[in-house]
Amino acid sequence: MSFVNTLDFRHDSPECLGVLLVNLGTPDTPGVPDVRRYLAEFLWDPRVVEMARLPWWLLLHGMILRTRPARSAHAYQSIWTEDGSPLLAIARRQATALQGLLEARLPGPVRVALAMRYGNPSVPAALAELKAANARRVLVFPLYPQYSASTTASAFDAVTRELTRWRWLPELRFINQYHDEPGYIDALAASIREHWARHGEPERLLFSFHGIPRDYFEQGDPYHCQCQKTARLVAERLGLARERWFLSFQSRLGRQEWLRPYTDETLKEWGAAGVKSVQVLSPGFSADCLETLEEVAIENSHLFQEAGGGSYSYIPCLNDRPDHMTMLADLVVRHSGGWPEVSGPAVDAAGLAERASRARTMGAKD
Ligand SMILES: C=CC1=C(C)c2cc3[nH]c(cc4nc(cc5[nH]c(cc1n2)c(C)c5CCC(=O)O)C(CCC(=O)O)=C4C)c(C)c3C=C
Ligand SMILES: [Fe+2]
Ligand SMILES: [Fe+2]
Repeated sequence: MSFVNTLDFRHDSPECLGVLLVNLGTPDTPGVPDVRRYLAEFLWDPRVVEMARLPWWLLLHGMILRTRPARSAHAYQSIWTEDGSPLLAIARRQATALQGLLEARLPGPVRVALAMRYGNPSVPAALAELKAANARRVLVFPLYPQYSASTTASAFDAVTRELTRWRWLPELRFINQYHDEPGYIDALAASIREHWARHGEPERLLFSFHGIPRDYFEQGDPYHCQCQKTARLVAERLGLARERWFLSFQSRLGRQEWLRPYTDETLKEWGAAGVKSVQVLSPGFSADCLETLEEVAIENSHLFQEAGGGSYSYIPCLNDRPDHMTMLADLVVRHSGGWPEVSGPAVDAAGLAERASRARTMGAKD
């Protein structure tokens, strides 16, 4: 076993608080090979697909990775921007904004690093960035408002897996969820009101969350309950009558049962029933991505209108809106309190000199 060398922690410079933002990830380019590589990593995660490994490997490599990458690549091409994947471009803006807000609010040095659970920038690369900044305390912050084992726990797995290779671990904290944070609910309500100011109020407002297999919910994943609570709190904040808002789950994959009702089926039914106007938001995503920009904003609008529905509009994710960024900074500030005062560098100069001389006499490298 060889561990990552931690001698390059800058013992003589001030320690800083590291904030590791983690979002899902995205392919490097919208080309088929990169999309295949990304899907292979994503769909092999046992937190995402809990099937027994051998049959799943055969299905994944024998079928899914032969067909899905071309279809997904086509979808990615339709939303790709000059700055690359929307999810990554927005996450970079979020990280920069958060760095500025935290520098203004925290008493000591802070470094925000961005990681993608699958693809790049990787979790190991972001942790290395924090190590180089002398972050002896790290707050892991998965950007998923609602906890799910398939996303939040997987982000934590990736961090701890990398840390199994480190000799000298930082102190660690982990934000688990923020589905009912007042600042998050307020920002969602404000984004909806702003949309209404431009487009008017719809007959129906649909909260569409990414689905998970129903089986995960039955085994205790709190995701379903947290989605319900987020939607209810936002509707209450808006003073919206119960019969005007709905909740559904999107982006299912494969043949098994996922959380219901399904977004696509709901919109087709509403179209066929002659619903005149619908607005959809996806509050489970902290940044717009393939699942919102292509699936909800484009694909689902066609389903609704081809079935006979009226007007359809998509309310964007919170992305780097100032109220969203302030709310994320508030959470970090709260989670950064209560750590004991740091009394000085983790290793003092005398300790370092002694280790260097011992290493010379013992011939050790690390
Ligand atoms: C197959 C199982 C999947 C589970 C379970 C799942 C849960 C889950 N995912 C998100 C957030 C995102 N998913 C995104 C894309 C995406 N998701 C799956 C599959 C599962 N997700 C696939 C195969 C894909 C790739 C795209 C495709 O081929 O359809 C994205 C967008 C990434 C991007 O690059 O823009 C996000 C974000 C959540 C929140 C969640 C469970 C709660
Ligand atoms: Fe997903
Ligand atoms: Fe999708």
